[in-house]
Amino acid sequence: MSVLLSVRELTHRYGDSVAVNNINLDIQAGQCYGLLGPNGAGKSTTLEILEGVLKPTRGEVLYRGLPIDKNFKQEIGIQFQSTTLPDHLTVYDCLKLFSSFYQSHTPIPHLIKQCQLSDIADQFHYTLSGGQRQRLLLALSLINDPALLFLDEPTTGLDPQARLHFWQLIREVKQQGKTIILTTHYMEEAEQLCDQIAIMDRGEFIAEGSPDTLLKDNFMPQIVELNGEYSERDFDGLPVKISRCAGQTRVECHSFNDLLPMLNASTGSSSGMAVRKPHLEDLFLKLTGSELRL
Ligand SMILES: Nc1ncnc2c1ncn2[C@@H]1O[C@H](COP(=O)(O)OP(=O)(O)OP(=O)(O)O)[C@@H](O)[C@H]1O
Repeated sequence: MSVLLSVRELTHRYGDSVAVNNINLDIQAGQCYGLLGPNGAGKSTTLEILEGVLKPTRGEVLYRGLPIDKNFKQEIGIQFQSTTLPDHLTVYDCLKLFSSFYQSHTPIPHLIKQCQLSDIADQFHYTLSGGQRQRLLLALSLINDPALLFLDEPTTGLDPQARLHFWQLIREVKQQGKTIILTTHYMEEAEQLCDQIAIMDRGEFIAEGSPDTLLKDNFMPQIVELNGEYSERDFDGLPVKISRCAGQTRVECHSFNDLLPMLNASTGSSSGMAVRKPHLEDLFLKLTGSELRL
């Protein structure tokens, strides 16, 4: 794999406030790279700089090893959170209009098939459901057959079926060899789609790596959630990590089976218990805290 996009010592200020603070990153060709972080972490600012839409206060963005220039726009596709489309255009008209912006473009029938727009091709865009609209916006971002695709919170507001369906479309885009940079607030989305993620907080990267590696580095293999408050003493001698919140105890351990004798002795039953693997959501909360950001 080769590095497609890199960022060196990137900083962005709005007045006196630092939104992005000296970040570095390398995105490999063909990767899906996820930018995660709480509200106000600096994701959108970073994304806009990577897209070439916003000029950074300091630092540089390199595409295929060179500073981005005016040709960069021909190489990328952007699915914005919302795009203002002219009134009274059908889905097909929108695709036709966007195709006219580029010297060469993906054939429209191909995009209609790929993004599953056949049944709504003649429908006015403003009549589309949330899921249909996201599929149209994805098709529009693919119109110039970009090597690099930016997806800014693409499934926000979609119902679970539409989200799962959209994920499948993204997987198919990835299989075509395209590189994807994604921002999302859905940890499951990042876990499902991303090869590499960066968690941002207060303008800085606080973790970066593959979801699997980050989870292995930060958690023991199993998490047991128990109703009730247990203390370290209850687990005396066992290699566990304990945290308590709202009347529940969360026990990280190598294997749930190791805890069984102790649990049976202390409660006489294993009711009110859940055993699961650690998820990115656990990591996100561990690194960024669980207090509400105001
Ligand atoms: N145009 C702007 N002018 C001034 N401050 C801004 C501007 N845009 C963003 N900020 C500030 O910069 C910081 C980072 O904002 P940014 O939108 O990049 O975060 P984010 O991680 O994308 O947040 P969210 O998840 O809520 O979209 C925040 O403190 C925000 O208030």
